[in-house]
Amino acid sequence: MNRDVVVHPDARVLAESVAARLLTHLVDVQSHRSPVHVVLTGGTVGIASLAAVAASPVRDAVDWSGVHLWWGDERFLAEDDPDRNETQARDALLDALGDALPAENVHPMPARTEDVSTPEASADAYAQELGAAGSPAFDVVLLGMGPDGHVASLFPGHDALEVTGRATVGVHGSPKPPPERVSLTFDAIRSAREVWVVASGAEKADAVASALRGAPVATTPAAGALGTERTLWLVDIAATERLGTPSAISTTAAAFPAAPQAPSELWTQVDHYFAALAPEDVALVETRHAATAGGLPDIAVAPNQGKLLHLLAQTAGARRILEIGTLGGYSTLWLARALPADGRLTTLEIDPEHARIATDSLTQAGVDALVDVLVGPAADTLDGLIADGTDPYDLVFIDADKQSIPRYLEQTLELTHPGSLVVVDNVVRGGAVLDADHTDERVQGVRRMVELLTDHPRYDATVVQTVGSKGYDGFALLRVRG
Ligand SMILES: O=C(O)[C@H](O)[C@@H](O)[C@H](O)[C@H](O)COP(=O)(O)O
Repeated sequence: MNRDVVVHPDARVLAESVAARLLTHLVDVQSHRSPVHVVLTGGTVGIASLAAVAASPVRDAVDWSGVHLWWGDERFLAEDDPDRNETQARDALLDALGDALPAENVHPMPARTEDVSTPEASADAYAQELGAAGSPAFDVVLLGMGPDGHVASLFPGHDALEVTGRATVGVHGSPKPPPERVSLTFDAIRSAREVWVVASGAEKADAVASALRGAPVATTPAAGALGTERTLWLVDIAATERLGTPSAISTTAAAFPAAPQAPSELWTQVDHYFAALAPEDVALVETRHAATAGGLPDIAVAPNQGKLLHLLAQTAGARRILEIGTLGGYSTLWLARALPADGRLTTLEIDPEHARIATDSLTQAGVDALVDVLVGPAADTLDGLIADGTDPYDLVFIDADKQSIPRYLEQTLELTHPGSLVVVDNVVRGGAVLDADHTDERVQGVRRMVELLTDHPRYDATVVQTVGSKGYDGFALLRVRG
């Protein structure tokens, strides 16, 4: 999916342009379809764009009686709270439209009341309202974007990013006040014909660059904002300063000279081209499917990455392997199959349900006799293995909570021998690792890893950037010095 990027001189012109574009688009769509469904956004530019619609001389070219307005997210506050996106949209546009826009065409996300006392209750009610309206394919979803790359109320590292099979989700712990929110999920956003991401200002430049370069959605949610027919980025020049000078005002993401990456679809196709070198047998496919069916996030390694682990373990002659972060056991299976018949693999998983799913899959795959799945916080389990004087491991694969990487590396030194190999996954994170001020604690965990490994007396390390079906990321490869 290509992303069209239209660059504007500044935030004011951007808001006016969004308004003009939206009005023209609505008129065009209404010439062959009605009703039209538009999803509004909160935020500075989002609301400024609505005010520009209200002030536009062509506002009434739209037949508002055939327009339905929805919201991409809402701050979970009481009715009429001035911070609600609905309140701000009414002030900016809806009140100006008056009776031209029928009240029943306006679909706010339910406010906090005695009956709707949680974001989840509001999300459920909104999902029902969407269902009652026939789950419309939105014609346009407008999305503002935060400096951390969030869109709607889908924030980096939050569980809501990975919610599938439903249109709405309750959000807690939002880094942008208020903490409680309601949001459309990516399932709902991606059902839209057109998704327009609107971003202005230098403070958005990092996120714009990460998103347009195909960063992982987990770290830059805006990268996951895609329409079925069109994805349009409407930005001002300040928001493109990390992308290099655009070659034209209306352009595509690929036209920015500093954009070093091809679209991620290309990477996926190349992975598929080489898939014959790392074929998945039934057990691997079943393991992957069991993890998906169990609702586990799709963050396991790709087949070629699993094969890399397998070859590294074999090349190292590993007889004992330690894995930190089992998830559904996919990488576990690739590693276990590299062991000799009397080899041993210890894998650590904090989530008992994940561990159960993994254990079942590893049993189905016939490697359960080689594998110990230990449930609990990895740092505690590692301390226990150290205290028990566990025999050293020849290879360690670290693929768990990134903020704990430095601690895991210190503990790993107590559980390995000179020459042991250590692999740490997901350390590039779409380039986010460059940002010393990044708000994602996992990015900071990787940065602390680099500080730890720089001139480390007992680790010799390097990092390899990767692109592929899992996006733009990379892994660290370490050897324990003699
Ligand atoms: O509820 C909200 O705050 C918005 O829906 C949110 O997604 C907003 O669009 C971005 O945070 C950008 O906001 P600014 O344009 O003010 O930076």
